[in-house]
Amino acid sequence: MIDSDTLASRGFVVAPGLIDPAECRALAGLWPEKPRFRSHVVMQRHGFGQGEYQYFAYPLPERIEALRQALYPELAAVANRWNAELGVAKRYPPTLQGWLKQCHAGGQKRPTPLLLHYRAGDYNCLHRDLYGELVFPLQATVLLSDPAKDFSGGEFMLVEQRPRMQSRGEVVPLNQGDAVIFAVNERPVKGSRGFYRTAMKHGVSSLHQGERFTLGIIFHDAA
Ligand SMILES: O=C(O)CCC(=O)C(=O)O
Ligand SMILES: [Fe+2]
Repeated sequence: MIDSDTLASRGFVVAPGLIDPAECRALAGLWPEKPRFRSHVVMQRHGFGQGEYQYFAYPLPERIEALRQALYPELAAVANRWNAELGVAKRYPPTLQGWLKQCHAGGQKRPTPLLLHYRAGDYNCLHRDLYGELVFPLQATVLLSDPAKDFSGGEFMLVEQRPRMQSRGEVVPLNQGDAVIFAVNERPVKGSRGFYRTAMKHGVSSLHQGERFTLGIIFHDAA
């Protein structure tokens, strides 16, 4: 399902067509169903950008629960490879259930999958999705809208800060249903004397027109 080697070596990868267009529309269509969500954030109130998002409540919609469970094992393998490269002892359990048990025992119990909604002029500032001490180092964002029909602008962006070097930016082009899988916070990069850490942030450039929905799948729960 995922090109793990590309993900491990570049810090991000696109999984094309992870969700089909009808399902994308159905997931975006959950936006007005208030009881499905535990909280609603207006980004401009917090200086996060402009636009809105909502965190799903448990139990997650079936499709999202299934996707979170299905993606986790491959990503945990990459996360464990990264920790080995960085000389970090922590290893992530092989299943999402095992990992969430650790989160919940550590007081991080609130679900983090979210639906984001942008209109013309909206944007998402470069950020990291950290919600406590416990961090799963990879996350996925699925583009639910169709850039050929629904909106223009609104590009998914990644910026990597390398130690003592200038930041490098990447725009990740996505079609409807594509997922971008990327480092939440940090990742190892191979240098001449072993691996070093770089810091990653992600965001979305301004929407020029239309409406854009995305689904964010984060694997650590929130405090
Ligand atoms: O809307 C996007 O493409 C970015 C969403 C985001 O920040 C996330 O999924 O964590
Ligand atoms: Fe995010």
